[in-house]
Amino acid sequence: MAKAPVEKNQYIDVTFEDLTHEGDGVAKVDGYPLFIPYGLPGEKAKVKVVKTRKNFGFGKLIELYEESEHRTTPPCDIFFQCGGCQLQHMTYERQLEMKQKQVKDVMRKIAHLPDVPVHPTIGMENPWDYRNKVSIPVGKRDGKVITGFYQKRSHNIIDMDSCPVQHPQNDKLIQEMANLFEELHIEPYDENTHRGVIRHVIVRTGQHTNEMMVILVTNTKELPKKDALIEKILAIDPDVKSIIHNVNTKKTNVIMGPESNTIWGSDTITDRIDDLEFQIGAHSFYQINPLQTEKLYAKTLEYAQLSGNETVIDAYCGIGTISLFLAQHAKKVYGVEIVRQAIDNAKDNAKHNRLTNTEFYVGQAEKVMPWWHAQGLRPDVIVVDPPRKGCDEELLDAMVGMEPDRIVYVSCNPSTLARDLKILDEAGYETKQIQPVDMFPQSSHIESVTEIVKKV
Ligand SMILES: C[S@@+](CC[C@H](N)C(=O)[O-])C[C@H]1O[C@@H](n2cnc3c(N)ncnc32)[C@H](O)[C@@H]1O
Repeated sequence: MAKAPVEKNQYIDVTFEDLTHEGDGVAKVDGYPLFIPYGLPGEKAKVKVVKTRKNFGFGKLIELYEESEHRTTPPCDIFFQCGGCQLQHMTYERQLEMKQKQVKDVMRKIAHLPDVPVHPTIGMENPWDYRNKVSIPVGKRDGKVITGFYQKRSHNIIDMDSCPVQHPQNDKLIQEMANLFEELHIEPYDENTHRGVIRHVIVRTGQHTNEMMVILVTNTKELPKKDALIEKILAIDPDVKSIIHNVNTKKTNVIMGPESNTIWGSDTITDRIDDLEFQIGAHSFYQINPLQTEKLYAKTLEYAQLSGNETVIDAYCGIGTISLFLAQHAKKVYGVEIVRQAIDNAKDNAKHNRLTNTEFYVGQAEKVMPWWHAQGLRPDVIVVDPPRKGCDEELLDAMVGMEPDRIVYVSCNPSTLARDLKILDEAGYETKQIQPVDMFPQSSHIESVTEIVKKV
């Protein structure tokens, strides 16, 4: 396209055709896509162009002429300012349909596998109050300490009283924290000046145990008013079992620094998924929607088709949650994960659940898998659950080289999943079916499990 057919600050009438993976409405002007937050497919609206690039632009919704039947009133007062959720203005049934459609779209456009069955998204009965973890920045406005999520595409904190997708215990504790810092004169961190003390508060609650971990991330080595803080946090909720001080003195968007000290209680909290109990450390990944995790793991197990005699690899295993689910039905499970604390947790979790057929390794999965391959390890089944960037090519090569009968791919990013499925298809592995599971209601994130088998 030679030149954008619209100009900055221009007002135009559009019809929304689709949604981006970030949940923004997509409208086209002479084939030129404009991305506009809060527009829903089928709606007609007046929009203002706010930015143009060569092949696409951004706009702002000014007036809705025709509303979609799938539009609903967001229950959260600050939904249109806060960047935490993206889809509260869409009915939940429609959110589930859109997520299924987005997986189908990337299977066609990126994987070039248009015929793969993509099942309807497995949703939640109550798509609220589900998040077991919240990471919230602390700031100051008009001399007052505030806590809240960042505004979309900015680092402006939106002062928040309550968050309807949070576990109520997290929500209550977060609400009290701003008052606490105010009362104890603990200065919030200012990222412009790199001054101040408290950067983030992270709270994690075990869905089945109610045990809570509170992590205070500071820009300073010392945590001021430590004893008073501990006393007051414990008074807010007696379910707090662990208080951690994390030091992050870098100018960075990464929330936690590498150094954590337990300043009260235990290094971990415990939660349960089905019959298994897990200890979770401050630096370890743990799925944020425990009720849906049970459905996600049940599908993973179904697609793994274990009879009890198999050797299995669980790559990107975190604290060993999937590994232990698989270990109950397999001969042996090998897990690999990059975060040392997560592997320490995984080993403890295997012992705690009396599962003796697991081995866990710290390392980059893309380095450990080729090494296992070279050592002659030949798994029957490989499960991968990578971060958003998907699997490295080295890992995909090693996986194919090991010739497992089946691969189960758990993904939190349909685009990288589709890219990897194309590579696997060309290397002799057929994608059988994909099951999206809604782990993040009201947000645009999409999780899915894919069954892949060796072609005969
Ligand atoms: C989506 S989580 C999945 C964890 C686990 N399967 C679960 O369900 O809880 C991805 C995990 O991959 C780990 N990770 C990220 N990059 C890695 C790498 N290059 N090698 C191994 N693990 C990695 C992260 O620390 C995280 O624990």
